[in-house]
This record gives sequence, structure tokens and C-alpha cells, in this order.
Amino acid sequence: MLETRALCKRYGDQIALDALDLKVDSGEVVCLLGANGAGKTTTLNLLLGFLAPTSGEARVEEVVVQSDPQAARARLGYLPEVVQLYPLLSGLETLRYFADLSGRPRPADDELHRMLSQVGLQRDAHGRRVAGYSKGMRQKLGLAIALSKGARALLLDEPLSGLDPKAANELVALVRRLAADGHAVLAVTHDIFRAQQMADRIGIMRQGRLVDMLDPRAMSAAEIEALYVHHLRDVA
Ligand SMILES: Nc1ncnc2c1ncn2[C@@H]1O[C@H](COP(=O)(O)OP(=O)(O)OP(=O)(O)O)[C@@H](O)[C@H]1O
Repeated sequence: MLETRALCKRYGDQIALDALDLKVDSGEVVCLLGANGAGKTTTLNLLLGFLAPTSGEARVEEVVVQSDPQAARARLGYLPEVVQLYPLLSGLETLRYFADLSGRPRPADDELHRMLSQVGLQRDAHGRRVAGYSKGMRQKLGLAIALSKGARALLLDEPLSGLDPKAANELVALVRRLAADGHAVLAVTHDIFRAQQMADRIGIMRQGRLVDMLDPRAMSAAEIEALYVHHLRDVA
């Protein structure tokens, strides 16, 4: 569902992304770990069509992003690190607003309630103003917005940052449920422990390159961390 083929991004002499080959299938969660500047956000931005590649290509459900960025984006759900919401709207009104913005017929309120419940927002929160939502509730609402397009491919940028352990656990469980439903999820994170819980595969990036792909089912978080640190040391 998500694919990059020899994807490169250069800024002058600076290589932000170097020949990335990556595939995320339906039902799969892939987490990308990497130090600051490793190329993680560049990867997401190329898949979103926010950046043009220097060479190679990015595909969303076989649509080449650079050829048809609108069609590719229509197939993508994106959860940015900081979800921008209107504080005076309720969760339900927020979904109505984004549904209207999309230009597609707005789903009935029952369906919007179902989407909010699907991401774990309790019914009594649906009508409450977003201003009173916790960070975890905002992330869940952000995911509901992403899902309300019907997208099966999801990009998550630091989805767990700033969440307390309970909220982080809930979000991890939600991402696993979405994968079980057939979504393909690519998540960027610095959280090795949560990546181990959430991912089917963990990619380690360094200086624009994917230097390792780990199976978190076969490793403990401590073993993943040790390998990660080893890769970081290689640079120094
Ligand atoms: N507009 C730009 N002009 C020049 N260099 C850039 C630009 N955007 C990104 N870069 C460089 O590309 C490289 C990859 O950046 P990127 O933001 O993808 O890293 P990252 O892995 O997401 O880091 P972080 O964990 O800090 O978010 C970095 O060296 C960065 O300085």
C-alpha cells in the first residue's frame, strides 16, 4: 500500500534521503527509528507529496505520488505530530467540518459517532469542546480525521510524543487494531519501547539511509536499543 523505490532527496550537496526502498503492506505496521536528521520526516513528506524527490518514486496504493499527488493524498491518512484543531468545536463538529472540507458527501452523525468511538473516544466526549481534550484525546481525534477519508494507508509522525503511559498504551492498541482491520501504517518515532510494541518491522535510519530492518517479535526492546545505539555509533 505504501512503497518507495530508490527514493532520493538532495538539497545541494546535502543528502536527506538516499535510495530508500521500503514497502508497507496492508495489515502491517512499520516504525522508522533514527537520530535527528536521519531522513524520517523527509520520507513522510515525499509520500505526502509535500516534497518532490530528486530521483526515485513514492507510491500510495500504486499511485505514483509525484505524478498525481492529489490522488495519492486522497488515499492517505496523515497524523501530524501536532494535530491542529479548532478549540471551540466539539469532536463531532470537528469530524463534520473535515468531512465538509473534503468535498465528499458528509456521513450521517451516527457514522461520525462510530468513527469517534472506533478511535477510543468515549461517547460523552463526542459533544465536548476540543479545548478541554487531553493530548491523548487530541491524537485520537486526529486519527479519526485521518480515518474519516476512508484511507487505508496511514502515516503517523511521532504519534506518541507527549503522551502519558496510559494514553500511549491506548494509542499503540488502536494502531494494532487498525492494522488488524487491514490498514498499512508507517510511523516515525523516537520511542524504541513503543515501537517494539506497535510494529511488525522496525527500520533504522541513519544519514538518509535505511541501515537495518528489525523484527520486533524476535527481539526485546533492550536488544533493539543496543542495535540502534550500535548503528548510531558507527556514525561518530
Ligand atoms: N529544506 C531543507 N534544506 C536543506 N536541508 C534539509 C531541508 N530539510 C531537511 N534537510 C536535511 O535533511 C536531513 C533529513 O532531515 P529530516 O527532517 O528528514 O530528519 P528526521 O529524521 O525527520 O529528523 P528529526 O528526528 O529531527 O525529525 C537533515 O540533515 C536535514 O538537515
